[in-house]
Amino acid sequence: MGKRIAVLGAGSWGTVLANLLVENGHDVRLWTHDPAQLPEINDQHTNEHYLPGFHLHEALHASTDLEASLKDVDAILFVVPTNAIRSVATQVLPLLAERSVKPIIIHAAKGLEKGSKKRISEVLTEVLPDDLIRGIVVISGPSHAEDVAAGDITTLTAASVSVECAKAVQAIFMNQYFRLYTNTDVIGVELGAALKNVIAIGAGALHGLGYGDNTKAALMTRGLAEITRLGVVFGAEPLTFIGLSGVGDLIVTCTSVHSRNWRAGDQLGQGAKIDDVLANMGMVVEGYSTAKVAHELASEVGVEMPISEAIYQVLYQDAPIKEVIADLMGREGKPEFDFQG
Ligand SMILES: NC(=O)C1=CN([C@@H]2O[C@H](COP(=O)(O)OP(=O)(O)OC[C@H]3O[C@@H](n4cnc5c(N)ncnc54)[C@H](OP(=O)(O)O)[C@@H]3O)[C@@H](O)[C@H]2O)C=CC1
Ligand SMILES: O=C(CO)COP(=O)(O)O
Repeated sequence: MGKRIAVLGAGSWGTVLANLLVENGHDVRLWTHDPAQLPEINDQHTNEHYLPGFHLHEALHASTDLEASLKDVDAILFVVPTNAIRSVATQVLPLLAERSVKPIIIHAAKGLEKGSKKRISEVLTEVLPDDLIRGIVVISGPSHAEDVAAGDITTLTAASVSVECAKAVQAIFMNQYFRLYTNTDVIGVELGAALKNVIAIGAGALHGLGYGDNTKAALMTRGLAEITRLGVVFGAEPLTFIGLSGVGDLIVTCTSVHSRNWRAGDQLGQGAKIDDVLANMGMVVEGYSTAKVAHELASEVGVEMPISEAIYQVLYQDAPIKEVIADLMGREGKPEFDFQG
C-alpha cells in the first residue's frame, strides 16, 4: 500500500529517491529550501542542475512549505548534506508534535558532522525525541543518483536498531531494479558510508596523476583496512565493512566518474586547488569535511589511518600529493592484519 513520504532535499540524490518513491506508488512530497527550483520540477519535470538530461515523473511535486510537506506522513527522508541535517531536523521538530501516526525517520546522507564529529543518526536522535518518531533508519550503499535515474540495478542496506523499521523501509523502496537488505549495525553502515568518501578523493587524485590499476586497488584495499580499524573501535561489526555500505560503496565511489568525491580528487591530481574544486563542483563533496572529522577522531582514539591522514594533509595543509604518497610508501614494513602482530 502506498505511504505518505516527505523527502527533504532536492539535490541529485533527494530528487532521484523521490522520483523512485513516486514510481513505487507512494504519495511523495519533495521539500526544497530553494523556491527557484519549484517551476522547473513541478512544470517542466526536470532538475537540470542536479540531474542533467533526466525527465522526472509528472506526479512528483516539490514544495518549499515544510509543514504541508510533513502533513500526515508515514516517513520522512532526510537527503541534505551532512552538515545541514541538524538545521533541517530542528525545523522539522516543532511540526512533529501531537501526531496519531509517528513517522519513521530515514536518512540517506553520508558523512560525519563537522564540530560534533557525530554520525547522522546520532544527530537525528539528539534533535528528534524518541516519543515523536517510530525509529531511525539509514539507507546506504553503492548508488550513484545518475545510475538509479537510468534504472540501473542497485542494492542498498537499510540499517536500524529496529528490525521492524528497517523492514518497513526496505518495503517502501524495493522494486524491480532497487533492492535493499536489512542490517542492524547502524554504526558500521554510517562509518563505512562517511569514510569511503575520503578514500574516493584519494582514488581520484591517483587517477589525475596517472597512476595505474595496481595503485588504485592498493588504495581501496588498504583504505578499507583503516576504515574497519576505526569502525570496530567505535563498536561496528567488522563484517559490515565487506558489505554494501562498506566495500560495495567504496568500489563504486572510487571508480565512477559520477562520484563528486572522485572528481574532486581527480582535479586535485591534475593540479587544481581545493578551494576552486569545491567552488566549481556545484554539489556537495562530503569527503572534504569528513576528512577533517576522520583526522580528529583517529587521533582522539589513537587509531592509525595513514591514507586518510595523507588525504587530510593534502586537503587542509596544502601537502603536495606526490610527497604524501612517497611518505606512505616509505613507512616501515608491517603485517597485513593487526591480529598478526
Ligand atoms: N548524489 C548521489 O549519488 C548520492 C548522494 N548521497 C548522499 O546524499 C546526501 C545529499 O547528496 P546530494 O543530493 O548528492 O547533494 P547535492 O549537492 O546534489 O544536493 C544537496 C541538496 O541539499 C540542499 N541543501 C543544502 N543545505 C541545505 C539546508 N541547510 N537546508 C535545506 N536544503 C539544503 C541543496 O540546496 P542548494 O541547491 O540550495 O545548495 C541541494 O538541493 C550527501 O550526504 C551524499 O553523500 C548518497 C548516495 C548517492
Ligand atoms: O555515495 C555515493 C554513491 O554511492 C555518491 O558519492 P559522491 O558523493 O562521491 O558522488
